[in-house]
Amino acid sequence: MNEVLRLDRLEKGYNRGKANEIIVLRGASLVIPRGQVVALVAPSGAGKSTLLHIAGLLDTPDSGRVIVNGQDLTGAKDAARTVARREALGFVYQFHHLLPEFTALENIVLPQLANGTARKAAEARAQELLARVGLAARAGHRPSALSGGEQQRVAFCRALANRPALLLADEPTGNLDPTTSETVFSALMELVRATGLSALIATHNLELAARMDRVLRLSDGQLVEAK
Ligand SMILES: Nc1ncnc2c1ncn2[C@@H]1O[C@H](COP(=O)(O)OP(=O)(O)OP(=O)(O)O)[C@@H](O)[C@H]1O
Repeated sequence: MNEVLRLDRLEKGYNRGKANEIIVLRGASLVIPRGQVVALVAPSGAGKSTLLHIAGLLDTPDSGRVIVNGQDLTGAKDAARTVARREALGFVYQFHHLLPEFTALENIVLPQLANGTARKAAEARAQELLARVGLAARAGHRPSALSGGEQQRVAFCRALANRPALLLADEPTGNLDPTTSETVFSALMELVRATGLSALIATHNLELAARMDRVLRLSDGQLVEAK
């Protein structure tokens, strides 16, 4: 399977049929081949989060199709969506959402245990990922003992722990100052390249967007190539 994500003519609105109806997606389509890193840029309110939630199987479109890693999940039941989400997708948000009472290592181990990986193998994988983002020495620290940039790098490791086919990221460096943002973005790109992962990364930062393989702009509810 050479495609990790296909979104086909997505339509999505809120408050349908009411006076305050808003139509966000109007035939948005995209195909992401394996290994490609795609930037999603759009003005605030244009529908980036809506699109990412649909691609991430957290929301459903009013019409159109969602195919993740070759599996058409458009009309799939919650259980099937949950399995596909756990096995095929990794998520990174603007805020790290690490579990505060667990160490960096444990935060990366837990999703692997939930996916059936043995503890020893999960710990080895977590250590390897932490080393890749320069945090080997911080494995035993809780999130509160890490800087914002370090927390976000741990969140990347967690997102990649189960070897997803596709990483979905919503403003992954949006909370960080420009210098930290640059370091953290570089760490993310290195991780993504080293693992051959595909990614769809929403960002307001056009400089970062230009460093990805492809830039898509969300405009009038449709996705258009910007680079
Ligand atoms: N549950 C909802 N009910 C009603 N309107 C919604 C809902 N969710 C989003 N919207 C509206 O849909 C539009 C798109 O929202 P969305 O969050 O996808 O935008 P965005 O591009 O991610 O914005 P930002 O960059 O500011 O996060 C906005 O006008 C928003 O107010």
